[in-house]
Amino acid sequence: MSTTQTASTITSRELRHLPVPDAWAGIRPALVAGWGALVLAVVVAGLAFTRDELAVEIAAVALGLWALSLGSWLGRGRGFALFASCTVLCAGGGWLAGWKVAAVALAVVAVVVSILGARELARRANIARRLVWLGQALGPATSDQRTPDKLLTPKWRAADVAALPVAWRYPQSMTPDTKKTGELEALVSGRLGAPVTITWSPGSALITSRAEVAAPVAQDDATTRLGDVLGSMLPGARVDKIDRGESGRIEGVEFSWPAARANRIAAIPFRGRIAAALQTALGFTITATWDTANDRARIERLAELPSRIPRPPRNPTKPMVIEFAQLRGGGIAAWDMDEPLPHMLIVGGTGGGKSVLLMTILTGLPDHVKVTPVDPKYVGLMGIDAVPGVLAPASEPEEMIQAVENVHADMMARYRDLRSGQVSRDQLDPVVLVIDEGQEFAEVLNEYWMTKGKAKYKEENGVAGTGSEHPVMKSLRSILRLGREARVHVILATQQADASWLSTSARLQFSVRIALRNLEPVASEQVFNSRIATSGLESYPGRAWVSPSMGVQPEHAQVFWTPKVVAGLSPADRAILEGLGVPLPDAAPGAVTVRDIEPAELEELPAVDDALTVDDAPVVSPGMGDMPGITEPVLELPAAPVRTLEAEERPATELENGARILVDSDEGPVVAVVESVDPDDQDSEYLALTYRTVPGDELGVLGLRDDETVPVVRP
Ligand SMILES: Nc1ncnc2c1ncn2[C@@H]1O[C@H](COP(=O)(O)OP(=O)(O)OP(=O)(O)O)[C@@H](O)[C@H]1O
Repeated sequence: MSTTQTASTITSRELRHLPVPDAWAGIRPALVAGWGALVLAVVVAGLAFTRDELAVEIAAVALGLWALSLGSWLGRGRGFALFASCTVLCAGGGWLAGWKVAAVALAVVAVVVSILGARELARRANIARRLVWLGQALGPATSDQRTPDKLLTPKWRAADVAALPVAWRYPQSMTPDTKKTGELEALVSGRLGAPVTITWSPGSALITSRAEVAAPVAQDDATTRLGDVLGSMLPGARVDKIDRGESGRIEGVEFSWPAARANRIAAIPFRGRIAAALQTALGFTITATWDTANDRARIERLAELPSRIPRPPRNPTKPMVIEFAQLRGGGIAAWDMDEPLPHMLIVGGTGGGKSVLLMTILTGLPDHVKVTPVDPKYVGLMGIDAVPGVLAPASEPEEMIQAVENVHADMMARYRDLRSGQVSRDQLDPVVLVIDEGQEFAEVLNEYWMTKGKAKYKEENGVAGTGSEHPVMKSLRSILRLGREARVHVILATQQADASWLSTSARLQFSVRIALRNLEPVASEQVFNSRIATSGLESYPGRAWVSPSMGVQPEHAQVFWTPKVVAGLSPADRAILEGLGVPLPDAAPGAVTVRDIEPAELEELPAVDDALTVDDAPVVSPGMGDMPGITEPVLELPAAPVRTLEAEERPATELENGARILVDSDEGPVVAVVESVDPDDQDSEYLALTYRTVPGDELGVLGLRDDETVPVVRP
């Protein structure tokens, strides 16, 4: 269909004053009735001349009928009024003339035509109003904000419900903002009550019914199936494009939704649900990229990733690079302990594969690496000390404190040796502190500090302990900060890495970051500095989001499978541990386990080039108590949230922008500031409340009924 098609041309100015009865011109029943009445009037008038006594009356009827037909035919504003007058004249004149049957018949015809005409007239008036609105809506969609100068309605004469297609002409000099097409389509669809597509060509935009556009395109099964899935969750959404590989396999799908759905799609969990539904419909793993600014998204087939990959043997040429997972993109995720930030953060819930990941990493360490595990849950790291070099896990508060302090003391002793020049960095054996259930660790020890710890501290040091945080936390932060130069590394595993216990600055010390599940948006921002890790990861044990280095976007990975060191393992699992040189509890008598790197071989390895010298040691300041010469910049943990907030329920409709409300989060209610409260475009009974959380600065949208209340924080 082209814009040059024969069309009645109506300027936008004319549209605003569109004479409503113009509708008459296009109404077939009115035309038929009008012409029929005209013929009848001529016949009746002819008869009147042969019957003198009725001449006047009949002539009046004929005149009325003629006027009626003329009015109907010509329309143009006065047709309806003329028709009303003629109905009266027609019926009255016929009756007076004694042509009662004919008069009644004409009156019936007139009434029927009148009803039909009035209905059509109302419809046309409606269309006219819509077109005027269209003209106004399309204008601002162009970059120069001029109003459209012409609307062409090629089907103006056809009794088409939505009066489509409509072509809009605009000066060639105008550049339409095609990015707004989706938004515009949604607006126009809503206004016309039928889905439309807007196609731009130089100087004109063609608005066609979506059905018309879609009709010629063969709808394959996938398009229909995905369209149905999308449509059921996001009315108005459609599949725009399906990319197939050479074999015809679907590789990518693009889809879009009406701008009116932007509020819904802004909610990340909702996007996750859409992606999950599409993934189920497609039957393969996908990744979704959301272009919310343009109401579009693209999903792509992800490379296959096995659900179990046996841990490969260690790489003897790179003993400090611990390979632990296979990336979806094909590479291997590794923890390079010689990186500038040599620590690892693991976030994962119960059953996600944390213990297996720790096994994979610890069995990957060279023999001479001493590992100190801390496990406040007692059973989380049970049996891990079967791995060579790993100490028995500390679980009692006193043991955990001692374990961390030992590592800290070791680090400080190393600094002394480094400073005095007794050793160089590459002569030091790495030390690894593993803390499982980090948040639990912090809570248990802080509670211990408040109950028994302070008294013990006073007993031992002669001065009273202060604050609500156990001093061991300071030691831990010190290790995180200074560990690298002394080759002291931390692996911190936790269910949540939020700021209530792990400050941002402490979190910044971790180079490798792993999440063993999809995270909430706030958590994803905290762990990966991005919202990418919120959806798409399959929920198999060992599946992980892995960012192998600071600032690198996380990628899907499968953690290598390493079994726990227990008796009665399957041959395959035995082979993995044997390949790693881990002695098995039920190994045959006399069996010798050979670790694959000998210290002698290590000495031959190239020296680490960034060995610490006294000159490039960390910032030095005198007077650090027992550690003269080594400074410990203070790393603040945020104060524990002890303030109690009071809230009162207030109707959502009364909320003002800037109001402080409580919203739910994984970590319980958090304070958020209202950014806007708008009526829901789709459902007048609902409101869309946009807020931004105070901790985390997260944007969120709440869908609320307009009679719902919201907890508002009392000042
Ligand atoms: N990388 C992996 N590859 C294959 N299977 C795995 C992997 N990780 C975990 N699993 C499976 O999931 C189970 C639970 O894993 P794991 O014990 O590591 O979980 P967890 O997160 O430590 O849970 P919990 O905190 O309850 O101990 C394992 O016994 C194993 O069957």
